[in-house]
Amino acid sequence: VGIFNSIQSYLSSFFQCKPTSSVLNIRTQRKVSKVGVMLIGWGGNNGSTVTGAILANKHNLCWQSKDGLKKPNWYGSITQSSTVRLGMDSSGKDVYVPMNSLLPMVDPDDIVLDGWDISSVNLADAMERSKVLDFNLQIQLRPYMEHMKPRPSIYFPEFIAANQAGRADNVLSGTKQEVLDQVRRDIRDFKQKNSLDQVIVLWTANTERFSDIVQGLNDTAENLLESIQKNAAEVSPSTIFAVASILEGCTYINGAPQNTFVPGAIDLAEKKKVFIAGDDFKSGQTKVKSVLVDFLVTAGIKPVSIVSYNHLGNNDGYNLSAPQQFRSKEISKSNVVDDMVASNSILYRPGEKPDHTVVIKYVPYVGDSKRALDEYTSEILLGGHNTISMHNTCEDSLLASPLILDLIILAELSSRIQFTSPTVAEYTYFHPVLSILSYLCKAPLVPPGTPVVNALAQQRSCIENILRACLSLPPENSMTLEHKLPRRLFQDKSKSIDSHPQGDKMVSNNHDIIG
Ligand SMILES: NC(=O)c1ccc[n+]([C@@H]2O[C@H](COP(=O)([O-])OP(=O)(O)OC[C@H]3O[C@@H](n4cnc5c(N)ncnc54)[C@H](O)[C@@H]3O)[C@@H](O)[C@H]2O)c1
Ligand SMILES: O=P([O-])([O-])O[C@@H]1[C@@H](O)[C@H](O)[C@@H](O)[C@H](O)[C@@H]1O
Repeated sequence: VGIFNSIQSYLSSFFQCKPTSSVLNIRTQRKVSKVGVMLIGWGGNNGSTVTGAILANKHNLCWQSKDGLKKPNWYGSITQSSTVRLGMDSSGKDVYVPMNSLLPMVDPDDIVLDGWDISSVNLADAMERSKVLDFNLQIQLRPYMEHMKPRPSIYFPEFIAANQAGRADNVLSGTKQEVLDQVRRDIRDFKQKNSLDQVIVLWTANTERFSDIVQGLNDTAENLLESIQKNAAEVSPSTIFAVASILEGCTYINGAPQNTFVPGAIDLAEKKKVFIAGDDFKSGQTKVKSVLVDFLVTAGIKPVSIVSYNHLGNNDGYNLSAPQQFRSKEISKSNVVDDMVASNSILYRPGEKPDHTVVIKYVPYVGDSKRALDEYTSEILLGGHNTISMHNTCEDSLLASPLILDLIILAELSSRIQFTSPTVAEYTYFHPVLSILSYLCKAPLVPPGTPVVNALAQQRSCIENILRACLSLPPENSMTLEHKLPRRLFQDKSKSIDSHPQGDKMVSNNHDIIG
């Protein structure tokens, strides 16, 4: 107790405040919602691939490849293909369970899909156009997908690359208010026809340029709604979709890097108590960056130069070959190291950052198979340097599609979790800005005034520990003191240690010792 008090007084002096603790009661509605998902950009590489993945798993479609028979899976999804340490069994052996076994979650097979695209191509032809999935799988998917037609969408040419104009044969006409109202009707139509409990709207359409943030235009909910009524030019398609979703009470997730969530959109989500989340799926090169920089900095090694180059040949890469759209992506791919760098004032002076360059090139021939080359140069002991180079090739859409599934599943789960405390009697949901989804995003959107966390391990730990808290399990802290201290320290009071011949034994996996 003496040590604890001295630590507390140190912390109080250091932080100029007294450490506090809060007691939260958490309840989770067990009944899983019947979820419909409306993808904006449904006919794109990601949209058609995640649709194919859901159908292949739902119908257990297997296919012959040059490597033999392939079976559907959800590799890359943390809810479907990762495990969580639950605790230790009586022999001291760690027990791991599938993440989706911790709490009731949406079954991917039950997800109902719909969406919009400025391209009228049906989903089977869109899948073929994307050139992502094995053709033998495409053949089996075609009957399920050829009847899926994207709804006409909102298209303002100035927000995406001019080279996308050739796709735009499926667009809504009218003022910004009129297309907003049409999108709201689409959402209600989809929800009603499928008897859905909730609809989640997710942007997997092309990257837009950033919108200017202008006082009086999009700085508050009221001004944003008025700007749409006035048909103001600086309101983007993605922001109109976000406003429509929020007004319909639907969670809206942004899988691209543009600043869809202008302050007015965040204000509206807070006022309507509707979840929003984003930005920009964290799928490959940036995901690795948020691991490697965390490892280096927490190891006391100082990254001083980070160069991230990639080339790809899909339509996303084509859109990103335009300067303004590239700039949106450059921002989300660059800011991911800021929190980790700022966390270590021993290595970095205030404001000091590594040199950081992001390059994206469009090379049609490679299609969706993105080639990423990274170089990390760090300062190490006594003037030494360490340079880590890596090459990473993958179908970009096969990395992004499982993330889309996890965003949907975790957003739906979050809508069933509520909190009270001794001082707040009514059950309360998460803040409308759903930062628990940060693990899946390059540029995590967080409640105003709260810190951005990009380090992947921390982001994953956040999800795991919140799920554990819903089960009244303590957070994982990796101390594993039970493996480091004599077992007698862990015996419950009713069993006097003297009666145990191995009282001083360590807890171990050795089955003749009960941990
Ligand atoms: N690994 C990844 O694939 C990855 C990772 C992070 C972010 N992203 C982002 O996800 C988005 C989609 O990636 P993709 O590879 O599927 O791109 P894509 O170009 O294949 O698909 C985008 C689709 O959006 C459609 N579209 C464009 N503007 C639209 C609008 N206003 N309304 C409706 N549809 C519209 C296009 O017609 C196209 O079908 C991009 O913004 C990309 O930057 C992708
Ligand atoms: O792999 P990652 O950095 O997480 O994300 C990808 C980028 O590397 C790529 O340049 C871009 O075209 C994709 O849309 C995606 O953003």
